[in-house]
Amino acid sequence: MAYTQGLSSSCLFLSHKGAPQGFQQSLGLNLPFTNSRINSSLQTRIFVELREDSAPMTSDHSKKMKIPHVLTVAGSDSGAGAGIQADLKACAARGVYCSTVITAVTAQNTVGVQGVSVVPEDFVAEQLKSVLSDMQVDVVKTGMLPSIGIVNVLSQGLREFPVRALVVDPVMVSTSGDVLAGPSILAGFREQLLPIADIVTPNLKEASALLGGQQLETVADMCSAAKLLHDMGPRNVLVKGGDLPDSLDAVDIFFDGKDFHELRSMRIKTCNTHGTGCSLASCIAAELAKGSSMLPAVKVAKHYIETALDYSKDIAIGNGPQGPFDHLLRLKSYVHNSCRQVGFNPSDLFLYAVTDSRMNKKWGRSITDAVKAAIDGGATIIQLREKDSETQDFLEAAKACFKICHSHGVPLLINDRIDVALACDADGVHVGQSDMPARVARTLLGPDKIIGVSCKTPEQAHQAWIDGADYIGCGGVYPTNTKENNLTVGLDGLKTVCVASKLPVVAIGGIGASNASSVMEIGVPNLKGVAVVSALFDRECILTEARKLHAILTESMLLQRTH
Ligand SMILES: Cc1ncc(COP(=O)(O)OP(=O)(O)O)c(N)n1
Ligand SMILES: Cc1ncsc1CCOP(=O)(O)O
Ligand SMILES: [Mg+2]
Repeated sequence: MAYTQGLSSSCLFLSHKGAPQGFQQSLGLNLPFTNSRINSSLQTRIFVELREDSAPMTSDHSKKMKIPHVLTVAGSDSGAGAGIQADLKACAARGVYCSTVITAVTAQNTVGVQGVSVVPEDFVAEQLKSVLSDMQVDVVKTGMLPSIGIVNVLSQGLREFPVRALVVDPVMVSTSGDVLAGPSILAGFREQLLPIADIVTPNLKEASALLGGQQLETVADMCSAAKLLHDMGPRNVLVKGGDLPDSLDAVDIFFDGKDFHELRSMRIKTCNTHGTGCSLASCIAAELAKGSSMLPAVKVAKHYIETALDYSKDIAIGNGPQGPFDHLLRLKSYVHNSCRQVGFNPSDLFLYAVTDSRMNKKWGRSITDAVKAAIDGGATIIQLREKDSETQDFLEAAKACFKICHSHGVPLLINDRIDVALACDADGVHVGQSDMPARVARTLLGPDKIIGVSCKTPEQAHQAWIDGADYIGCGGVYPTNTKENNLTVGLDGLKTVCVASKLPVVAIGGIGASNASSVMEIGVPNLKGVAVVSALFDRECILTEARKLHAILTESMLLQRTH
């Protein structure tokens, strides 16, 4: 393998023929400037190419790896919490290249917007042409469009240089309440951009403005707004309910013209929310650029924002009421001094589906069909527990399931087998008390993978936390036929472990539609969901059972929150 280097303007770019895109990104973002031949002057771009042969550098694109590319057309935020700067960071965090067309420069901080200088529309047109005529842009994402002239220029540019998808974030008001785009732009959105958008992502105020001032106060209002906005032409609508009064969750409504999806995530108690709208839309654009379909892209984006907000809730930047959050959390392995891992979202434990090869054989279905049905029914995480499979078959099945899970934004864990998890790049593993110890699994898997540990006692739960696990599975709560000689701990045992555990808990063992609500209603905040095997996979229709369980769990969670 040989290196070639080239010098031009101000960033480090690395490529490796055939290297996966995440690898390329991590090289680009992590490489320290240690090479003495590399002058660190900011005027100098270092262009490094790792090549498998020693042929001279070539501009033949067929030989190079295409990386997913988002172009953001938006305003600059000097405080770097929102706008172009947020878009760049969100795309980088999602492993996607991001180019920029700047429509306005704002003087802005955590207190508010002190000034706006709009970029002349012919110069916006020039930037658009520079990028779209040369670079292979997959997805365009729009943010602040401060004049109708700029909207015209953009829609003209998109006609001339079509892209695979258009994400429209109809930015009108900043987090601080300052107006960034006046009412004249509304007509531009309605007549020019919404009809060609693949998705539009208004918050409540923006949705209301686009609909002529209609009041939006409930989830039902959000659904009817999504429908009315969809009638204006976009293929999909995401109405963001972050400002919904009296809502304990962050509820968004996604409408694809056929089905409504109520997307809930934990409302993070934080003042560091500046730039969440821009970042969410950029993340959707990034996932689309990677080839995802729309609903999974939206789910992944929502999860990313939730995780980033949670990670950043205590950071202090600026003195104003709305601080920025840290987009690049994934580059940091551990939070503060604890071993809590940042890529894991405890709410993924909500409906935890654990497969069983014997049950799939009994019902004559493939593991992939079983996993797909569970996800379609609302499973939020999948564990492959294939006790009878040969290693090679297990690995093949795991690779196929990984594709399904990832296209739906659902994490995939492997039971017991760290080697299989590593080989298929699963999101993590679940280990028991007599399996590979969690601290060894952590060393083998690194900080970014999810590790769950089975625990029946507070002492085991404490050890799991020390070992760097992300969650614990506690059970059997009820007697089960799925696991032989398994001690039943009952609801009391579950509660004792939950209370003692510093980690989120999922309950397992004999749980199904008849008793899931009794489990969730033990009323301990770190009990995040139930893990089920036979109640899903030893049934005629996995999809129906998953939907039923999901509805039961949702209801008992809502009930708990109102108490
Ligand atoms: C979520 C979850 N909790 C507990 C278990 C049981 O794991 P373990 O004790 O290792 O037993 P086996 O599943 O390996 O038989 C689990 N798999 N998942
Ligand atoms: C793997 C495991 N660990 C504790 S109980 C159990 C089996 C759960 O299966 P089911 O949901 O069919 O009771
Ligand atoms: Mg095990």
